[in-house]
Amino acid sequence: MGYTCTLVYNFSLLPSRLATSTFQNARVLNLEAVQREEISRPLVTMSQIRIPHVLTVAGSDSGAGAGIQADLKACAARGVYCSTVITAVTAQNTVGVQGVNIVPEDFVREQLGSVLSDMHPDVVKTGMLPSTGIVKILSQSLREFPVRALVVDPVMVSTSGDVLAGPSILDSFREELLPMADIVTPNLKEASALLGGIPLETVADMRSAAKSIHDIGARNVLVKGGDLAASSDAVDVLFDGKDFYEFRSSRIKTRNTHGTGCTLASSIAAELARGSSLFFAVKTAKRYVETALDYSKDILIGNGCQGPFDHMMKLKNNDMKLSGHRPFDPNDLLLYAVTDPRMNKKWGRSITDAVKAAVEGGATIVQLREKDADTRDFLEAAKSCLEICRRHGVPLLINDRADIALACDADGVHVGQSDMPARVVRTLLGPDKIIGVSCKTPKQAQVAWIEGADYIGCGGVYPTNTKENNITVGLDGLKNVCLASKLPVVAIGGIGISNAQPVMELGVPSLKGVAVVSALFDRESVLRETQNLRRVLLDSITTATAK
Ligand SMILES: Cc1ncc(COP(=O)(O)OP(=O)(O)O)c(N)n1
Ligand SMILES: Cc1ncsc1CCOP(=O)(O)O
Ligand SMILES: [Mg+2]
Repeated sequence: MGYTCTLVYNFSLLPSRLATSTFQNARVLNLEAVQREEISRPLVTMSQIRIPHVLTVAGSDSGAGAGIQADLKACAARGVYCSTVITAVTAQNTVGVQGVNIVPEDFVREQLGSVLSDMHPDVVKTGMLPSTGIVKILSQSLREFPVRALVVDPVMVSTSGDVLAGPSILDSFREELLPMADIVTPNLKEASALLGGIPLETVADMRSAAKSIHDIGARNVLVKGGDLAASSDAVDVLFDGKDFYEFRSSRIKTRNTHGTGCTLASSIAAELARGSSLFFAVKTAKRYVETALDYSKDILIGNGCQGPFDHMMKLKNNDMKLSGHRPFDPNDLLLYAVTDPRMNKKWGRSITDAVKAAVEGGATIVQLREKDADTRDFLEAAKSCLEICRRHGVPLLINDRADIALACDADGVHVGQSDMPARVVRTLLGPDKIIGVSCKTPKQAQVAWIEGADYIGCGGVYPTNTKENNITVGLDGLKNVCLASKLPVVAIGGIGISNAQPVMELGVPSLKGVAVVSALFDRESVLRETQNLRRVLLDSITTATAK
């Protein structure tokens, strides 16, 4: 006879999205089974949540900068469970690899069977595969227990230059693994080795290498150009079989780069396990690695020339999931409400009333721009506004003040050209927060992209009294920035119901919306003005798509 026990669950403690998935995944305890197994468990009510799961098949690094240890830390930092199949044990430190002990093939098979048959990982990520036998066993196991995605990091040589898998492995990579891979992430040397040793010296070479490796069978190829001598930026090239994407970032000057390849691949695997699209997974993983490198650039572990970095930083990205945070969606920029304390005072409303009316009227993102507020008052106001915005699923950003954003766990920060640089804000806030940068020129837009911003605010489009001495760029200046920008753009400055339409109908895909202050807040009814402006914006989108 089976018994069931009632699930008691305090849903009010959870954001609605999480509460729903918890409920869908909840299973009722089978007390009989518990008794039969003679397991003494407290009779507590229980809910079960399936969390994203990556299995890494890789080698152990005793120095814990790379390999299995890096994969575990990267997945933990990204909020994803990580199981491990160890293919080799290396004696390794910041100087180099002192020894390698390959795990017997049968025992690799046994580990794979144990994890795959029981724990059903979402994604498998491979690192050091030291023999053709192990590659074959892995591909057999994956055929027996298919997973949602396979990420192949074709590790051959360690960062110190020590060989981890010899050239004999190349055929089995090409024949067995790449045709099963959803993405393969070679660096320049590995890409060259996979293609018979051709030289790769330019971004154009990387593109053609990505295409050739795609032809071997991998569905997506990310050729990492960190070692590209000809480029001052770090450039990676992604090819999805149709389009090429270039990811550029400025090089971070640090010795602590040991394990970046393993970490990038396992972070991509973690994002895929979380359900992201491949492009978003690569973008997010790259940002995570860059942020961790920047954060760790001065830490000192070991005496060798290649140190590890701190995967966990002091990030709180898991807290963000619990607090209902969702990834930035460029369409959030459609109707961007920016608060103004003078206008609120003039109309006798509190900042919370102003924000509430704006989000109820349909604002899609809010920025608190409280230039002269006391820090303590600003923080309290930000916390209250954040509660309102979270209830409506609307992101809340803070103008200028990364400290306030950190203290209240806001969704991001907007900075201008003379504020804290976006790269520094990114290091402080971590990879998941939203960062906007004001740009008046294509050059500034390029820098914002390299520094890790999420969007650009461009203006003043029209003259405005809200910001003193602000240069007006006009519709032409806005268009130039939008055409040059890899990031989504929101237009700002003097925009309201009467002139939003020509902005929205500029016909540049990167332009996603308008940011407004006085057209919403220097009015009697914020709610009504927001509703009206939203209607105008939606109408102009419809007109633009019909054209
Ligand atoms: C969305 C958006 N775009 C631009 C700005 C202006 O920011 P900044 O140049 O830093 O000027 P201040 O707002 O700080 O005076 C913005 N706030 N929001
Ligand atoms: C903050 C800012 N940055 C450029 S213009 C501007 C002010 C926009 O205010 P308004 O919408 O009232 O013109
Ligand atoms: Mg500013």
